[in-house]
Amino acid sequence: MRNILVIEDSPLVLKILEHLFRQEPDLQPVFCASLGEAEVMLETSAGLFFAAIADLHLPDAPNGESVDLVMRYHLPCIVLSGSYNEQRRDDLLAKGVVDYVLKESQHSYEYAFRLLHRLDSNSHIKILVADDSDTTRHYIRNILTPHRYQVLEARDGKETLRLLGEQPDIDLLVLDHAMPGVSGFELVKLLRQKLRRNDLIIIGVSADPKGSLSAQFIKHGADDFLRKPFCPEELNCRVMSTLERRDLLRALKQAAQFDALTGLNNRRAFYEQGLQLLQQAQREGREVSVAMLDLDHFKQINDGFGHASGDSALVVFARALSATLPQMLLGRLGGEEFALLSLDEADRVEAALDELRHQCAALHYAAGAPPLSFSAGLYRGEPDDLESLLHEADVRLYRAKQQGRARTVRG
Ligand SMILES: Nc1nc2c(ncn2[C@@H]2O[C@H](COP(=O)(O)OP(=O)(O)OP(=O)(O)O)[C@@H](O)[C@H]2O)c(=O)[nH]1
Repeated sequence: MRNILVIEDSPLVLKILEHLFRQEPDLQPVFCASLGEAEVMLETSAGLFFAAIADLHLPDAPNGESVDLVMRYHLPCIVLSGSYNEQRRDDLLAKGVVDYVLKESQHSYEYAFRLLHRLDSNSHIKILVADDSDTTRHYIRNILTPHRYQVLEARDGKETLRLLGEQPDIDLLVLDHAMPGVSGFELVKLLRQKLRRNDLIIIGVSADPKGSLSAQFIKHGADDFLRKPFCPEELNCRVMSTLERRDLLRALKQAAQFDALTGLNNRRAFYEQGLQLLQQAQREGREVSVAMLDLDHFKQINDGFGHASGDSALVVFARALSATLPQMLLGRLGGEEFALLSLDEADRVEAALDELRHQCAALHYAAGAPPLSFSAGLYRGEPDDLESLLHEADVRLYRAKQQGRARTVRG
């Protein structure tokens, strides 16, 4: 939960903000209607706040004193204003406010909330600014810092490559075109040979007036392009939107690969990775072990303790499965059915399944519910066809159920 200080006196704006905050369970607003109130609040509790939204004109602070107050406490500050003034905007940005939002429409307020959300995640984001000009690097650093990014600097292509090699967790590169040695443009081509868009976002920058340069940058793998001179908001908007796009892609990838309830590989991902493992086994001339696992009498858990308890049983079981067999390929194939594939010998897999069975008996998933147990069918064979291997394991799982459950049948 993040506490947000809101210094605002207009009843209409407060109503809109209250409405938006209600949709944000992770953000807790604390409203102050005057500079005086905000002063007392910050004096006593500044450390509790994550950021502030401050109105520029208040009855007891008509000239942006609320912003100065927030800045004195080093809180990220988003300014709300009813009117636009170019000089005022420049002054505010020079002071290091996060951004300047006009009280124009629902969209402006939503933008302020996007900023708040990004502030929360930005402290984990590393941005490398590669530019041979000290002035430009400092200009960009000053724009990015109020947004809480971790900013690194490189003076040329060589240093850029070195830093990217040393710190593979750098998320975004702001890359000038005209640098000594390797040009920015050449660097993009080089970097994209090993780093995909998901691994590193690249925003090209150049003072070159030729329109074709931006197109070239983007065609060779940059995600966006900025022409110098650019204003602070332009850089911030582009950084923010490329990061949002990357996060969205990552979330889509995550949703496509992992089972939402247990976090294990879903059926599709299990098959994809399973095929790769089979190819490896074929290359190495080895057999593979495959097992199908199924929780026993799971319907009774759902019927007796509710679907939520059933879900909780699936989650704790999946967690124990991952912890006990960390090196094996695991997946939830559907319902209460799980599968594993491994190059390990069948004895080793069977021993791990016994250990898992032992642990299951102690897992807690619902008050008063019986201990979890599972049956398993284990098969070891030639790595020819995943479907047939899973079928063999399934036949043995069926036998385990027939023989009284809570056991592994192999052969
Ligand atoms: N809570 C919950 N239940 C699920 C989920 N997916 C499938 N189920 C339920 O899992 C139950 C499986 O029941 P059955 O196939 O009869 O198997 P069982 O009761 O475990 O009996 P045996 O396998 O013979 O030991 C069904 O009631 C499904 O509705 C899920 O994601 N969450």
